[in-house]
Amino acid sequence: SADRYKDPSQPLNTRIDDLLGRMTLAEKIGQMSQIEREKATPDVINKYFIGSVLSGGGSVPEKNAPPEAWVGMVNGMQSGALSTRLGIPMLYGIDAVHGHGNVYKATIFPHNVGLGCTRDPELAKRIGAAVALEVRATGIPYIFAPCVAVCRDPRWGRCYESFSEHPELVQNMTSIISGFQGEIPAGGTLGVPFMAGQRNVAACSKHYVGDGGTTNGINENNTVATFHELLSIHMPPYYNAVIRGVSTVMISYSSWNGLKMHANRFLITDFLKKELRFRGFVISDWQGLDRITTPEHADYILSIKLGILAGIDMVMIPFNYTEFIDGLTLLVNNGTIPMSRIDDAVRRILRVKFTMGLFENPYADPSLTGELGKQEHRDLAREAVRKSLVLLKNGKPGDKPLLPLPKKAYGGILVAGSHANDLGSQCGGWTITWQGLTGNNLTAGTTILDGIKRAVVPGTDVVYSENPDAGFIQQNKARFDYAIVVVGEPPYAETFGDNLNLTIPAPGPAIIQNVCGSIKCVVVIVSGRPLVLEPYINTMNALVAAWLPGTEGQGVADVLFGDYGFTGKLSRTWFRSVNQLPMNVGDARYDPLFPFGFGLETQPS
Ligand SMILES: OC[C@@H]1[C@@H](O)[C@H](O)[C@@H](O)c2nc(CNc3ccccc3)cn21
Repeated sequence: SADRYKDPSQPLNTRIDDLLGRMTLAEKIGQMSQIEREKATPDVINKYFIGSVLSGGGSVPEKNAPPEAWVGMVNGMQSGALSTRLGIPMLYGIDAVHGHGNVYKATIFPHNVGLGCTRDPELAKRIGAAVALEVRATGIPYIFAPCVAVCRDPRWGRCYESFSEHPELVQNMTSIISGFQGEIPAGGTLGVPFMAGQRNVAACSKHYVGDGGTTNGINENNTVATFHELLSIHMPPYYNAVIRGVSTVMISYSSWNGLKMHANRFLITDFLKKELRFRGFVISDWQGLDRITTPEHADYILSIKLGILAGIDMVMIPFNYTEFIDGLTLLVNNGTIPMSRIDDAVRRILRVKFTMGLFENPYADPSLTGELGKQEHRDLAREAVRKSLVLLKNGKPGDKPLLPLPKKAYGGILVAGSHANDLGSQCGGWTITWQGLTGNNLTAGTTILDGIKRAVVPGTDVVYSENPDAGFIQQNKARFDYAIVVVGEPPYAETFGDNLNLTIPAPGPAIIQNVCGSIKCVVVIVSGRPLVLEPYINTMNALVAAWLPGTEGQGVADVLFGDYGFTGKLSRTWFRSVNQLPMNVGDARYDPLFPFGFGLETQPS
């Protein structure tokens, strides 16, 4: 009979059973192997039956690669996969965690901490759909997003990747999955991998589970919690993700009560796969198997054994693929890992690949290249910026509100601070490179300063000085109508973002003191999380949390100058002092500078 697995009119399970029944062990283990782009030549993919390839943070075909170069690269790799005996298409994955961050001229949306402040799940869904189109513009059908961490300590370097400290808000924002993959239609089957069509992408809820609950926010560390605490704080977003048909779940580097998640059979197999009936595939994090042992890679055979038996289906190896393949082959041949475990893994991988139409559409749709960085998506991102900003102070006690700022300033406006004119810093980590970049040459976008200049009445004098000295301020303090001071954190990702003091990096505090001490000022904080503010807050006339807004900096000016009102509400508690941490809404001891849910409002002027 013709290969029934190739016939899309066949029932899904018939296709899976037919294909699985034809596969050798080498072909099965190949499907479980995900390798990094730089290792993934068509020959390697063909020879080892590689099932998946990824771009790690910053891993691009060439610097500032246009969508066509991405399409060419992905299609080339796909040819390697389709030329194998069974012609199983490979799945290319990438981190599109705030837009297609690795790709030059992609639209960069606010990071999740800001999206949580919008309280707008429908907006999140629209963003998901736009990101899916930009990812498809580059020929890629799978993303390692959304991160559904419930960040309980802002000292964690990845807190900005979390929608909120409150599990319910994170649950609500899982609507982004239905944007990425499409919405399961009425009457459709909930809780199984879903993808509406070839303008959508398969998603990945991460990092399972408890990544945001580690001690002191130390990345990849230990989450101490009872099972009920885990279920009530960190697990809820996975209920929603599974029901929405998320295609994959990525395992966390962290441990739960001292046991590495990558080796946790109870939570991966007994709970996620059996209790929650998750039917997609479980993927490791980057070298997640290696990091099961201390030191990492100390006993890779043990790592493979523990990870695969725990229920991991696909391994983000990503470099030493022969060591992984040989090790897993040995463990199956010596009976340590039963073929039934391998077959469960391959079944799940094939289910996702069949469901997303990868067999019928293995190659990129070249008609979508124009979706990258489309003005319509930038306008959506600008809307998200407006709705993500949180107004924390508007006028000193007894003063009239400072915001919305007048667009006409007779004496001119002083704009100060490094983050007013730094596209890279306003985007944050996972942008062009893994750690992100400072400066204005990394991609296409609008700085906050650009936005201010475009918002004011023509002829209004906007003077920018990154760090004005006391002399300049003294000479000009009577001149300026008001000042806008934009300071904050440099870009960072993962462990590089772990921070125990959470102070505004120098020279931010000095700029605030110097400028706001002499000129009526609004301070805009560009950061991945709440920072220490209490010592300076009385000097400020107004204060805005802008988080990491991305490329559409004009959204900041839109609300500063009243084209739109402020509506954002804090997705996280704004602490007074790091000595209080961890401190989350609902805690018995709760003495924040600004509470979860706080946000002043203004009317459009
Ligand atoms: O980029 C792939 C994954 C990502 O999806 C996970 O959220 C994140 O935990 C993650 N971390 C790495 C590690 N990246 C890395 C980059 C350069 C040197 C060493 C490690 C890769 N990934």
